[in-house]
Amino acid sequence: MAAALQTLGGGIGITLHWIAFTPTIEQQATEEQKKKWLKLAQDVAIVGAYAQTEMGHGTFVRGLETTATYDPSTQEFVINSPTLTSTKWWPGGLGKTANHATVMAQLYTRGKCYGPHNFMVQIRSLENHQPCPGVTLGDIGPKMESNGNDNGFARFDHVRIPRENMLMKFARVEADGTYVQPPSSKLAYSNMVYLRGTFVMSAAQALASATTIAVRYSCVRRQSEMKPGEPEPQILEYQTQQYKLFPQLAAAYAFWFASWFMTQQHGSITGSMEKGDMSGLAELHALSAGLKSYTTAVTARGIDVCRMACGGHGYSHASGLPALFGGAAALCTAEGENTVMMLQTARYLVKCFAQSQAGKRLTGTVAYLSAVQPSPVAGNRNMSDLGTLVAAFQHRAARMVRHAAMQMQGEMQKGKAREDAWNSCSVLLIKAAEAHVHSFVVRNFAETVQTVEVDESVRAVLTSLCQLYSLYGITEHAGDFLKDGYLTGRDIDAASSHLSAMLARVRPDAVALVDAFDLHDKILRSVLGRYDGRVYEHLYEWAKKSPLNKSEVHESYYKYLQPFLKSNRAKL
Ligand SMILES: CCCCC/C=C\C/C=C\C/C=C\CCC(=O)SCCNC(=O)CCNC(=O)[C@H](O)C(C)(C)COP(=O)(O)OP(=O)(O)OC[C@H]1O[C@@H](n2cnc3c(N)ncnc32)[C@H](O)[C@@H]1OP(=O)(O)O
Ligand SMILES: Cc1cc2nc3c(=O)[nH]c(=O)nc-3n(C[C@H](O)[C@H](O)[C@H](O)COP(=O)(O)OP(=O)(O)OC[C@H]3O[C@@H](n4cnc5c(N)ncnc54)[C@H](O)[C@@H]3O)c2cc1C
Repeated sequence: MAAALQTLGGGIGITLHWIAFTPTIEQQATEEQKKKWLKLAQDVAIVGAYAQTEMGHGTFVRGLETTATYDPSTQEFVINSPTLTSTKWWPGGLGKTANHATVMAQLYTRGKCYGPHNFMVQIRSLENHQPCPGVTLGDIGPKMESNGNDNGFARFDHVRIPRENMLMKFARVEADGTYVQPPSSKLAYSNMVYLRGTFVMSAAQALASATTIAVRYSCVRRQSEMKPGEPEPQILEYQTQQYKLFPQLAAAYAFWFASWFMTQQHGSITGSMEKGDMSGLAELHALSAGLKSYTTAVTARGIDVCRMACGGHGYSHASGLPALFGGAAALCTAEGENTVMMLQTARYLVKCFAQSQAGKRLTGTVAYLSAVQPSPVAGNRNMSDLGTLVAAFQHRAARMVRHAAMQMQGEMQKGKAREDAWNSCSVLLIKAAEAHVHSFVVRNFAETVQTVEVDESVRAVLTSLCQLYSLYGITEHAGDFLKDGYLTGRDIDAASSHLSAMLARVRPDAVALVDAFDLHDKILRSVLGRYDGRVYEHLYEWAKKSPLNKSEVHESYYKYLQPFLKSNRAKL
C-alpha cells in the first residue's frame, strides 16, 4: 500500500509520514498514546505530516509562533496561528495528503509559556478528506525538485484538541494545567536528531546512485583520441575523469560506513536515555548535526560533479542526475540548515576544548582533541599508511578547533560579549567543525575497512578506496595541513603521487565497486546508468516519448512561429 502511494507521484507525499510523523509518535508519545496512534500510522490507516516549520521560522525553533494554549475548563489545548508568518509552511504531505499532523507549538498553560512542544492534530476528515473546522490547508507551489511531494501550508483558527493530544512522553500538562518538566528541554527535539542521522544514509545512497550512473556511463561513452590513429577510448581511461569520479565513489563508501556508526550510536544512546541516562545526548546531537551537514553538502557537490562528467547527456533528465541533485540539495536545507547544524557541532567542540583545557579527559568522537600534540612533528611521513593519514586529519582538526576557540577567548578578553565573540569567529568555527567531522569520517572509514568481515581481496580494494578518499582530502585542503608544519611540501607532493597511483589502482574495480551498491535500474531511473549498458538505444526511445514529440508539427508553430515567419518574409 505504502509503495503504491509512494509511486502515486503527483500530489501524494507520504515520505514524511514514514520518516518524520511516525517516528515522532514512536519517540515522543506515551505508551497510552502509542496504543491510540502508532498502529494506525504504521498501517497507514491515518496519514501524517510533521508540521514544525513556519513561513517565518524554520531554523529558530524557539521562535515558532503557533500557540497551544491549555484551557483547564474543558481540558483542551487551543491551537492557533496568530500571524501570517506563523502559518505552517513546508511540511511534506501537509498540502493535500495528510489527515493528521504532529504540530510543534509554543505551549501556554496558566499564562506561562513553556516553549515548543509537539501536539497531535487531525487536519482532514477521515470521511471526505475535507479540512477540519478551523483548519486551512494548501500546497506551497512548485519547488526546485521533488514536485511529487505536496509540501504544504496550514493555518489553525483556535482549533480545540483534547489535553491527551499533547505528546507527553517527556513533558506533560496535568488536567488542572500544571506543567511537568521533561528530563531535558531538548528531548522535544529528539526526532530531529534521529532524522538527521538518517540523512547520512540518504546522502550515501544518493552519492552511490550518482557514481553508479557516471562510472557505468564512463565505460560506455567513448570520446576523442588518446593516441593518434587509435580507437576512441572509454572516457574512464582519462585520469581527469577518474579524478572527478573516484573520490565521489570513495565518499559514497565512507558515508555509508559513517551511517552505520550513526545508527549504532543513536540506538545505544537512546537506549541509555530510556533508562534515564541523558549523558550521551549532547554528543549524539553534535555528531548527527555535523555528519548531516557534512555528508549532504559533499553529496550535493559530488552529484553535480558526476552530472558534469557525463557531458551533455548528464544534463538530460534521462540521466537521472538533475533529479538526484535536486533531492540532495533539499537534504542540505531540510532537517536543519547545514550552516546552522555545523555551528551546533562547533558549539559542542568549543565546550569540549574548554573541558580539555581544564584537565578533563575527553571521550567518544572528541577524544583525539586532548590526545593530539599541539606542536607539529614534521618529518618524512609514509603518506600511503592509513594510520598516518588518520593522524594527519586529527591533528588538522585539533589545531583548527584550538585556533577557533582561542580566537573566541581572545575576543572575549578584549571585552566582547560571548555572543558577539561567537559571531565574529563563526567562519573559523564552521571550518573547525567541518575538519572535525572530516577527521571522524576518515577514521571511521579506516577502522571499518580494517575490521569489516570480508575476504582479503575485498579488504585490499576497500583499503585503496580509503587511501584515495584520505589523500584526496589532504590534497584538496593542503593549506590546513601545511599551516603549522605538521605536513611538509614533500608530504603533500607524496600525497599527490599516491593519489594518482590510487586512481589507477581503483580503475579495474570501479564497475564492481558501483555494482556492489546493487541499485536496481528501477531505483536509478537513469538511461545512462542502465545495468545492461544499452545507453544509446534507450536514450533515443526515451527522447521519442517526450511530450513535444506527440505531433510532428507542434501547435506553437501555427500559433506563433508561422505568423512570425510570414510577417518577416513579407518585409523582405
Ligand atoms: C537525494 C535523495 C533525497 C530525496 C529527498 C528529497 C526531498 C525530501 C528532503 C527533505 C525532507 C525530509 C525531512 C525534512 C523534515 C524537516 O525539515 S522537519 C524540520 C527540521 N527543522 C530543524 O531541524 C530546525 C533546526 N533548528 C534547531 O534544531 C534548533 O533551533 C537549534 C538550531 C538547534 C537551536 O536550538 P536552541 O534551542 O536555540 O538551542 P541553542 O543553540 O541555544 O543550544 C542550547 C543547547 O541545546 C542543545 N541542543 C540543541 N538542539 C539539540 C538537540 N536536537 N538535541 C540535544 N541537544 C540540543 C545545544 O547543543 C545546546 O547545548 P549546550 O550544552 O547549552 O551547549
Ligand atoms: C524539501 C524540503 C522539505 C521540508 N520538509 C519539512 C517538513 O516535513 N516539516 C517541517 O517542519 N519542515 C520541513 N522543511 C523546512 C526545513 O526544515 C527548513 O527550511 C530548514 O529547517 C531551514 O530553516 P529556514 O527555512 O528557516 O532557513 P533559514 O534559517 O531562514 O536559513 C536562511 C539562512 O540563514 C542562516 N542562518 C539562520 N540562522 C542562523 C544562525 N543562527 N547562525 C548563522 N546563520 C544562520 C542559514 O545558515 C541560511 O544561510 C522542509 C524544507 C525543504 C526544503
